[in-house]
Amino acid sequence: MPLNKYIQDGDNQDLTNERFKATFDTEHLATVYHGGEEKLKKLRHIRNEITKRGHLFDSIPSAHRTRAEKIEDVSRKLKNLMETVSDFADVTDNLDMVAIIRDVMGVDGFPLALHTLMFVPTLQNQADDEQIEEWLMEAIQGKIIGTYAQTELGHGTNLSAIETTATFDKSTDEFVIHTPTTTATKWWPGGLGTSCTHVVLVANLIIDLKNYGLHPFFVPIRDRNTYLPLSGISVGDIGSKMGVNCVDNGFLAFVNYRIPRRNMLMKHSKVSKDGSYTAPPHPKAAYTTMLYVRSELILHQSCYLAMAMAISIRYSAVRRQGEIKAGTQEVQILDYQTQQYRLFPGLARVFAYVTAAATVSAMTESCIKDLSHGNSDVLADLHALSCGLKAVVTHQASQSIDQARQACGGHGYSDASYLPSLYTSSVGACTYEGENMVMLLQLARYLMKAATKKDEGAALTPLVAYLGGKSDQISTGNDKFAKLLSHFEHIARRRVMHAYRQMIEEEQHGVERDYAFANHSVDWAKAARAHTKLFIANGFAARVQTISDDAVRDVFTTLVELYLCYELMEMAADLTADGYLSEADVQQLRVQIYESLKKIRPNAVSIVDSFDLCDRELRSVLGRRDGHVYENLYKWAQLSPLNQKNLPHVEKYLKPMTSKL
Ligand SMILES: CC(C)(COP(=O)(O)OP(=O)(O)OC[C@H]1O[C@@H](n2cnc3c(N)ncnc32)[C@H](O)[C@@H]1OP(=O)(O)O)[C@@H](O)C(=O)NCCC(=O)NCCSC(=O)/C=C/CC(=O)O
Ligand SMILES: Cc1cc2nc3c(=O)[nH]c(=O)nc-3n(C[C@H](O)[C@H](O)[C@H](O)COP(=O)(O)OP(=O)(O)OC[C@H]3O[C@@H](n4cnc5c(N)ncnc54)[C@H](O)[C@@H]3O)c2cc1C
Repeated sequence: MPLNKYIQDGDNQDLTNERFKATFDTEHLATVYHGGEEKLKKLRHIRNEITKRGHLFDSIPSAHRTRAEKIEDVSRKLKNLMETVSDFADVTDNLDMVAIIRDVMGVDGFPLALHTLMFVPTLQNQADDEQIEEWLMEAIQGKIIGTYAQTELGHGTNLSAIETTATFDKSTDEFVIHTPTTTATKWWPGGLGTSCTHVVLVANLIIDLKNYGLHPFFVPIRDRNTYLPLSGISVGDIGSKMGVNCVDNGFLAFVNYRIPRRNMLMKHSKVSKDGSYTAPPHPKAAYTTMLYVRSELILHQSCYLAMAMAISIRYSAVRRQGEIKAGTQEVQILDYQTQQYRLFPGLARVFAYVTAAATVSAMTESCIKDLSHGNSDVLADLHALSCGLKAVVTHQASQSIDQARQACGGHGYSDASYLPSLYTSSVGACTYEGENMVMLLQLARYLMKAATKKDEGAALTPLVAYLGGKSDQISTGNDKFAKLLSHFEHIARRRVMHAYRQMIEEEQHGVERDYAFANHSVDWAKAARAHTKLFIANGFAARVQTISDDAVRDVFTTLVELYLCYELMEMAADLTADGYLSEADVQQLRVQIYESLKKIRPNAVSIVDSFDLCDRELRSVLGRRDGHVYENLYKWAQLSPLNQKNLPHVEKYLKPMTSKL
């Protein structure tokens, strides 16, 4: 085994021993995980450049600050970053930016998070050439700071009910933006609270009393010099949240506020001076930013999960607690099968999601390019796919991160572990960018149409072609993945067709389709989950064939096996229903899981080392590369502001209660 760069003199001995056990070269797995040598090299270059710039680091752990102090500190780092980032990274490359943001800002967000994630991409994809010329460069340079203002107090999911209006006034060639009711107040947009000078506003376009539906508008909201709200605008912060508290999510309301006609983003739809309207190439073309962000979220979630796994698995190698046989030495908690069962499926999911993220991101890029040429052929397919992935990945990633947190016992609950931040950031995405259940039902509507086609004997697109197949009993062939993947197909097909038949049966009793669908929406949501898991499983299994290094391929194969068996066991009831598999077959899957856990155990620490995350990025005392957890937990605690003398609560309230004087 070549020299392992993670092994250094003076490290915790248990962690060093783990690294000596690895059956593969971490460098080779890192190359696979990061999508090739070039990408890994670039990532390391970026990290080295950040290392040279001390002004980009946290000055004290964020957990020891108030919300206002946290926002001040990330803003300080942000300004420093904006000044130098283009010297060492390609700001248009998402992978570069995800790595930089994770390293410099951490996962609790920052005031320009939505500027980067939604405002700039919306200008890029929805503004026409002249508008791009006018606004994009200023936005990229941070001379204007924006967000994506769509959700209202009363309406988030149901976009059709959004109330804000942009009424065209031919006489002045302007739109009049108005918030007609309290429930129409924009609520939630990140950065809106205190930071934004502009927003992309999603509002109903009204021309000559006719409502043309939702359209995006480029709207200045604060004076760029004074930061005061412009006249006719009320704006502010909505207060603290469960997580991402370095983002100043805000509210925004308008009273007959005027913007020039050319401030409507006009790549897809247009309004001319005389009020004539040009429709977009697809009715939902204005929703492409959401489509884009949903696909980006898959990558973000895989990063959060990778960080949680690195922290929890390293700590589990350092932590000794209890004995397997009384009177013997305390064991590393990573030796407990229960600990492995808690952690290793999450580890496998990291690789599964990173694979899915690369696929969906490439599909989205190509779909947006097609749309800019007026071609919307794949939009509906991609919308359905990204809705399913968004829902399944955010849900499972946050579940696995919480398992990682619990697997660290008490120290996992401390902010010193960084696991609470990772969890709250991950779980927030179950709600934003489309509430997960609603996203599953979007995919379900697509599956319903596919099931109808199947019923009618019409051709099926590749993503749903499996609906047309028949479930085979387990084959006796040798190809393990093929057999396991056929189980996924079986479950997805069974769930889709079950929901479909239930719905049809109701229709036959005179219930309208929309109600029949709604009456079986739990089954439809289950069908959508199974379809998405099949998509992820197929992509993950196919990835193995692309790995040339034998030792890495062996490790990867075990991770795929664990992933497939674990996800199947989560749906075990579907496997035994209708006698598809016997109890003994299911028990065999369970045994395969335990075998995979055993195989992964000696490699676990080196697998997470291959994520190539440095201590600065992990921000976790538990996840330190050197394993020196306890002395650093002690140091971390010393920094708590509550360790000062003469604290007001003690002086004012406690001392008077306890004092004998
Ligand atoms: C639930 C949605 C999709 C319903 O859409 P709506 O327009 O309200 O209903 P309709 O009945 O008019 O349309 C449904 C119809 O449209 C198809 N469709 C929807 N979206 C797309 C799309 N992007 N591309 C192609 N097609 C699309 C859909 O499939 C239906 O087709 P049918 O043939 O079945 O009729 C919608 O309201 C929605 O997306 N809601 C979620 C709102 C949301 O995601 N908000 C995000 C706000 S920004 C944010 O959260 C930021 C977070 C911070 C961060 O990211 O860090
Ligand atoms: C941290 C955070 C950041 C955000 N950032 C932004 C931002 O930058 N810009 C922005 O515009 N918005 C933002 N949002 C808002 C976010 O997009 C919405 O909260 C999200 O889309 C969910 O909508 P909602 O809050 O209206 O939930 P609701 O739709 O009210 O959901 C409540 C419940 O109703 C159910 N439900 C709703 N509709 C249906 C249906 N049709 N069928 C079945 N069940 C249904 C849901 O499943 C859920 O259980 C942010 C939210 C959060 C939490």
